[in-house]
Amino acid sequence: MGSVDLDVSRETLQKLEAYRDLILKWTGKINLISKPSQEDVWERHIVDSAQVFAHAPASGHWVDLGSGGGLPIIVASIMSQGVGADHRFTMVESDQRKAVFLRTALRELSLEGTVISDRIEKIATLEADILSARALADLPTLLGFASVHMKKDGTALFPKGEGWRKEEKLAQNHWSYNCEPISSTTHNQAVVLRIKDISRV
Ligand SMILES: C[S@@+](CC[C@H](N)C(=O)[O-])C[C@H]1O[C@@H](n2cnc3c(N)ncnc32)[C@H](O)[C@@H]1O
Repeated sequence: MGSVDLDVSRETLQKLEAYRDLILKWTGKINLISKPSQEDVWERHIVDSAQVFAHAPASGHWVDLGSGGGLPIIVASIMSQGVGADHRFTMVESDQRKAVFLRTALRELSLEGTVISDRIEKIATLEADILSARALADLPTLLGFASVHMKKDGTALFPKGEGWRKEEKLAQNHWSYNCEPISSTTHNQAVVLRIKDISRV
């Protein structure tokens, strides 16, 4: 299952499948992914997250906000390990049970990463080179988080659903930034917004 969708080594594929199985095992207890999406967790979550990795710089400190069950950051970390890239991973998740899941996933999948189990608004700046957030907040809020936690020359990657143009319009009232919308390979009308040079208007 899934091998046709991703161009990765057999070892990386096996790790991604092990991660998928872990999500499915835990989600009954702590709701890591929605019930309807459990039917198609590979495409809706794993492949969807893998495309974020494909658009990221090849090295640097990667911070993921509101990581939940680790999407996209656990997928990114598996793929980074698979190609021997030089990333360091930090995930921020305020729900303590989900933070326990993230630490378990890192351990069971032999991945390196730091889990901060606190609210994004409360923690010291993380100085990210790469900042991701999936299904966390609207774009104006995400740009506010990025302005605190991302380096000036960093790259933000925000997967967004079909309402992304509306969010962009709102964001432009408060923020100046360069935004490249990259069409999603998994959802019609969805995009990964690759954003740089963020400053307040
Ligand atoms: C809808 S889930 C998305 C999880 C994951 N990124 C995904 O795509 O499946 C949002 C997650 O962000 C966490 N979260 C929401 N607000 C937060 C905050 N202010 N600080 C830290 N985590 C937060 C929630 O606990 C939740 O796990």
